Formats: sequence, C-alpha cells, structure tokens
Amino acid sequence: MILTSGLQKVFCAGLDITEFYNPNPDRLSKFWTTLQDTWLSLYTTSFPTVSVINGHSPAGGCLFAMSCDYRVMVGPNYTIGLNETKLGIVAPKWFQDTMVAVIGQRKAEVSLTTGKMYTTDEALQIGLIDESLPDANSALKKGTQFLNNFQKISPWAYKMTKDISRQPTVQWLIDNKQKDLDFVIKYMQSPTVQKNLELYLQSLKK
Ligand SMILES: CCCCC/C=C\C/C=C\C/C=C/C(=O)SCCNC(=O)CCNC(=O)[C@H](O)C(C)(C)COP(=O)(O)OP(=O)(O)OC[C@H]1O[C@@H](n2cnc3c(N)ncnc32)[C@H](O)[C@@H]1OP(=O)(O)O
Repeated sequence: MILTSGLQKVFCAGLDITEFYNPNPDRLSKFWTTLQDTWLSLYTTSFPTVSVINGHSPAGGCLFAMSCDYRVMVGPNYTIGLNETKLGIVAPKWFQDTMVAVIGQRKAEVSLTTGKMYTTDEALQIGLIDESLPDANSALKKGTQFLNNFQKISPWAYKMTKDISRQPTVQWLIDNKQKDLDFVIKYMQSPTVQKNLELYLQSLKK
C-alpha cells in the first residue's frame, strides 16, 4: 500500500488543531480513540506500506509517514518532523517511540525537544526518510519498486518480522489506551495548553 496525498504541497498537516482548542470532551474522546485505532492498524499492517511524502508533513503527518515500512519524499522544498513542542504541547509516548524506532534515541530526543521540521535533505541525512526524489511521479515509482521487493518474501515471514520489531511500542499503547486517552482529555483542558494552542492557531492565519 502506498500512502500519499492528493494535495499540491501538503502530505498531511497533522491532526486538526481545532479539535484540541476549546475541546468538547466527548468529541475529543472519539477523535483520540479513532487516532489510536488508526495508528495501531497502520503500524501493524500484514502487508508492506510505503509513504510517498509529496508535501509538508508536520506532527501527525510525520507520525503516519513514520508508521509505514519505507519513506520516499519529494524534495527539496517540503518539511517533515514532530513539531509538537513548537505548538507548546508534548508528543505522546507512542509518537515519540515511533520516531525512536526510525532514527534512534539520540536523534529523536533532539528532534522532539526542538520540534524541528526537517527539509527533505536533512530528513534523509538523519534517516527520517529513506529516499529523496525530485518529483512526485519518480517518488511514486520508487515507492512501487520498494513494494515489488516483497513479491519474493513470504507474507508470513514479513508479518512476523515486523511484529517482533514493532511489538513493544504497539503493546504499550494497547495496554495503556484508556490511560493515554484520559491524559489527553485532561491535558487539553489545561489553561496553559489552551493558551499555547490559541497562539499557534493565530500564527497560522494569514
Ligand atoms: C506527557 C504526555 C503528553 C500527552 C500529550 C497529549 C496530547 C498531544 C496531542 C497531539 C499531538 C499533536 C499532533 C498534531 O498533529 S498537531 C498539528 C501540527 N500541525 C502543524 O503544526 C501544521 C500547521 N500548518 C502548517 O504548517 C501549514 O498550514 C502547512 C501544513 C505547511 C500548509 O501550508 P499552507 O500555506 O498551504 O496552508 P495554510 O497555512 O494556508 O493553512 C490553511 C488553513 O489551514 C489551517 N491549518 C493548517 N494546519 C492545520 C492543522 N493542523 N489544524 C488545524 N488547522 C490547520 C490554517 O490555520 C489555515 O486556516 P485559515 O482559516 O487561515 O484558512
């Protein structure tokens, strides 16, 4: 499966920040549970996945890209990263662990604490993406070539290998789903977080 965007310059703008601003707890609960379930499904697919990152990919966008098996990004003008600290919020543990699995503890810590958005070249350098291509068509071709590798791999061997590799992060969320949800609902009602989100949303307006 190839995960890509139909938009011109945005792969995924991340989670809808308006869902966190002045949240209705019931609605936020459904929103967050859907996100948890979507991520669990994507991170544990029984088939190979590639993200063809054909535009900017902040926060939740970066999470979805990182959750695929391989990342091909169109360069050089787009950016990717977990920028939550720039919003004055914290990337949840499973977001952070997904990044650690891709780029390693040290690089992830720097990336997460600074909320850095990496250009395509920078992302390639730190291993956040696997390949950089100049346009969307060649990126799609590269992504397809990667998937073709699996024609010669046993689906069972593929799935078992991926499960072993991703199990700790997946299991943590399965075991802590309700705790994670309760925390997010409480956290998003904090006046400090609300102020930070208000300022960030204002900064996005043109
Ligand atoms: C200890 C444990 C801690 C637990 C912590 C608990 C919770 C943490 C929870 C969540 C983690 C958060 C994850 C996220 O994904 S947050 C979202 C992060 N996304 C961003 O920062 C993206 C911001 N947007 C941009 O940078 C740009 O819009 C863009 C994607 C680069 C595209 O640029 P472009 O110029 O094409 O678009 P515009 O800027 O014109 O935007 C159009 C329009 O959309 C609004 N908008 C953009 N992104 C978002 C968004 N993610 N959510 C809501 N709204 C968005 C923007 O304001 C514009 O609105 P307008 O009304 O002016 O049209």
